[in-house]
Amino acid sequence: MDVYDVSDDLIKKLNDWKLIGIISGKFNELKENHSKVNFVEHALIDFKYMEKIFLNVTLRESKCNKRSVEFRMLGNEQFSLKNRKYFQALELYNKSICYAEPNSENLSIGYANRSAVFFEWKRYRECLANIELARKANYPERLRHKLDKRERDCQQLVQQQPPDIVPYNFKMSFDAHPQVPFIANCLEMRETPDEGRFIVTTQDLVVGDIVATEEPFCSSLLAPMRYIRCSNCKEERYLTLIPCDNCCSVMFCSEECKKRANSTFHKYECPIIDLLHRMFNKIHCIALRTTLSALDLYGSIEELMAFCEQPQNQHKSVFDLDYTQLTPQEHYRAIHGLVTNQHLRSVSDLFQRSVVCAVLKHFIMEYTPLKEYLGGEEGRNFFTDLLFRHLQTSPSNMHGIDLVEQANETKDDQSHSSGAYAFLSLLNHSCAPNTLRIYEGVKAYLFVLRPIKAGGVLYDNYGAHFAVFGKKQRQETLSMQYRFNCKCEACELDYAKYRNLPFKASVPLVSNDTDLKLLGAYNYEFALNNYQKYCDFLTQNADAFPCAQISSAEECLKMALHIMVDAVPLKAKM
Ligand SMILES: C[S@@+](CC[C@H](N)C(=O)[O-])C[C@H]1O[C@@H](n2cnc3c(N)ncnc32)[C@H](O)[C@@H]1O
Repeated sequence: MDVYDVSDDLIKKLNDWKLIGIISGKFNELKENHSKVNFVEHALIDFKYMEKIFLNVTLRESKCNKRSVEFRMLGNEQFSLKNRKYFQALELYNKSICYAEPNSENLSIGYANRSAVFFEWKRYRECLANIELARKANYPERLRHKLDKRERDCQQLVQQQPPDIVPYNFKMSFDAHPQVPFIANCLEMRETPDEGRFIVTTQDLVVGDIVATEEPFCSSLLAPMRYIRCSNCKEERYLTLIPCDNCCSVMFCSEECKKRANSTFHKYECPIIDLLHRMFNKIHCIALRTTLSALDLYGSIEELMAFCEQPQNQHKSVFDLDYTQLTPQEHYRAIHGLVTNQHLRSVSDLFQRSVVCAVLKHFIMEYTPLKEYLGGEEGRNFFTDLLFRHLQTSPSNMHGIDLVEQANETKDDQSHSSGAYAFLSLLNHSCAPNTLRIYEGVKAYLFVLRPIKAGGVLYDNYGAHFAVFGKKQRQETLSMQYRFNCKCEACELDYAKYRNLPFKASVPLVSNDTDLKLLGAYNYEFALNNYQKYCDFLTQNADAFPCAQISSAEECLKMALHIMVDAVPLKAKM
């Protein structure tokens, strides 16, 4: 059961009982968002939905040695000589570590088993770090000889481990903008009634130019990544992750990250973490995280309320911020000002969104310390309004953070987190985009994919790419999720020709970014013609792949962009 099952079921019941007209009429009359959400919450309580959720969905799984042992056994099976699936083993050992009861030997055995994986991977420093974690967690005496031997071997071999790769810092291709230091000085924001705000360039841009490097206001790790990355900083530190002391679904890369998360968002998410993962999707989770991050900016809810009500904080963008003192509060002004598209939403859209908001706020207020923090009704209503606001801004503005710096054997083809980026959220959509976001950690770099003449608009792609989806499907997604009718240059293109072509081999070595793959399809014919050239390049730079070494990957990326882009089917139109 997820939250959409709840809203579908409620609407079906209201239809069956012929109450839908009355209820949606009453709902529509309510002016404030918190009144709409409270109205829906009461209906969900009256019709026993909240009770049903409580009885059927675990809010937070308890630590459990039995399950910890089960996951460890599964991990051992993957680790075995027969399977040698070390990455899978590592994830299961991390799960075992999370489920281990405090001070139980399962925690220390989990760390010790993890050290064995690193030994196999010749990651001796991480192996030693895990041995230390195992010892600190009281590794049982009867098994000690194994660990001692591994430690001795490691100490001998550690000198042979190459130094860690220092991530390459992509540099902007232009001087910094005088107002917004992390974007190129040639970018400007424009606004029209039909397209809202969007970004244009005042200078010609060429393929491979980097025109922005942006850190998110906040980000939220996707549930499938919870045993792989740190929930706080999102770094891929599955190497030395430590568990949350209370839940079995969150890990951190250090005590500092754990402390930071526990004093901010995790304080509220932890008591209902498994409900969040089970009932809600990534859009809902980043909406909640943005709301909780906003809450964290101020000492009291009253201060945040005052901030949100000030006229100078409405509909602001990165171009309105004061960068001489870019505090998180100042940063949030631009996140608070992202488009909600509320005026374009139908009653049924707002009703469904209210169900999501009602379930989310019900459980977070009932079962976590949040209610206490919010104080009386005014604080609770304000929180509801803010959550509802971000449940509207998130689907249109938040970004999936993809894997670029993936090392060997890790999961490919997936985003690991969602992030709130104030500048990137100002880029409008095209079904044939001329820019591409690439991530290093959670930092985003905006690359130019096709030449853009001075005065031209920079376009991102929101997922509805012409090479992958037909026109009807694209237009449905764009109007349902993003609330606009696309009229871009690629709108009429026939996608079928580009679908399911064997282009992938030429691209994902550089990036797992979906757009780049799509771009490969988009320029398929040219890519095929240049495939050999591209493969030769990869072979000559074999050391750099899979691309942990971003410095070499940059060259490769640029090369790939040129190969992919030079012969765009749209070239004639440019
Ligand atoms: C990520 S925001 C882009 C910035 C937005 N235009 C603004 O004013 O803040 C996404 C929203 O912009 C609008 N939008 C994006 N691409 C568009 C396009 N090609 N034509 C018209 N509106 C567009 C839609 O309202 C969409 O929900």
